[in-house]
Amino acid sequence: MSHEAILLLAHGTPDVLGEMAEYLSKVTGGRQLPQEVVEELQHRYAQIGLGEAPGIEAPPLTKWTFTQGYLLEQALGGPKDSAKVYVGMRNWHPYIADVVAQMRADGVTQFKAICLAPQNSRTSVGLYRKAVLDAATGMEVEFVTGWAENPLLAKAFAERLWPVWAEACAISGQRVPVLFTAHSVPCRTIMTGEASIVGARPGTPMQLTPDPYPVEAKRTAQMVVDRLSVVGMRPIDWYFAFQSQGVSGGPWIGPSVEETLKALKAQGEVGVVIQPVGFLCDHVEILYDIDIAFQETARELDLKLWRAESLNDSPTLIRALEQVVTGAFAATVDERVTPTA
Ligand SMILES: C=CC1=C(C)c2cc3[nH]c(cc4nc(cc5[nH]c(cc1n2)c(C)c5CCC(=O)O)C(CCC(=O)O)=C4C)c(C)c3C=C
Ligand SMILES: [Fe+2]
Ligand SMILES: [Fe+2]
Repeated sequence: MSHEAILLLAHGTPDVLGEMAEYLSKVTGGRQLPQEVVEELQHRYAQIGLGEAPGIEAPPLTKWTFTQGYLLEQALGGPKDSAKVYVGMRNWHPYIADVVAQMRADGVTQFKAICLAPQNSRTSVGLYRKAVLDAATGMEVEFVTGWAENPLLAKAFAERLWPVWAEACAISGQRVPVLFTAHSVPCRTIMTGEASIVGARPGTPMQLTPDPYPVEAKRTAQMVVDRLSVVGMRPIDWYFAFQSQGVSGGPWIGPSVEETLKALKAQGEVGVVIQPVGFLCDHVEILYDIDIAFQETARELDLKLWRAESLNDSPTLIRALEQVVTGAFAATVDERVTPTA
């Protein structure tokens, strides 16, 4: 299938603090969160630079997502028919529905949609998919559901991990472990959930399936480790934790970063390098949760904590995305669909 356009999908973030309540209602699908949660998130976003009025620069998630879209479009040969890259957000402007409407107005009839969240979960990728299919009535859509095992994605993460790990080991005078992380999800998400059977006829009963997300996230981490041994690094000690457990919906999956840091301290480690492998650019879960909150936890434990730089404008990440677009990497792809109203 040749594609007239590419649609990159991302989370979205408010531009100013006063938009927080409306933004959160998008994130939760309309469910109102308590005022103290809204205020706590305003406090966190304020600490990563969001203000009462728009800043000179867009918030990091917006800035980097559009940068990635621009770089991918350049890599594909510029904004020609077969290479135009659009960016749509699920929870804030530019909303996926508005961007798909713009694509339609531009004459696009078929496109490939790729989430800037490589590991498939029904709480992230599943919601992006619904937003796209709801908006794309009559258009032909190829939806990429996962690209967690793309070797260039692993290489991009390894390139960011290697320098900070080497520095951490040099400063500590010993080999420090690496703690890979991905965003947590509610326990009920991974245990059961309704997923349609790929290729099923309309009316076929739904199937209860576990969410692939925790396995895919750990697979990405394993591939980063494998990649480092390819470049001659001796095996590293590594661990995996789920970060940023949410404020609602019962228990969320772990182990949490906080408890893992405690366990690492208890086994005698003096430091640790964190690398989040579920996020492709800077945003609040990195700049606040890791750089401020986990740093504080580590300080209290007398543990030194380093973080690998985010992928942001990594040329290797852009090559990975290019492979997903062209099919050079066989991503997990939904059947091609033409949604009807
Ligand atoms: C794989 C799952 C998820 C990814 C990846 C993810 C990324 C992500 N999330 C935010 C900001 C927020 N997320 C919030 C809630 C929330 N997030 C997920 C899952 C993933 N998020 C779930 C299941 C939920 C709960 C939704 C609900 O209905 O309650 C919130 C709200 C406050 C909270 O609960 O923490 C925010 C804010 C960003 C910025 C991000 C990556 C770019
Ligand atoms: Fe989230
Ligand atoms: Fe979150």
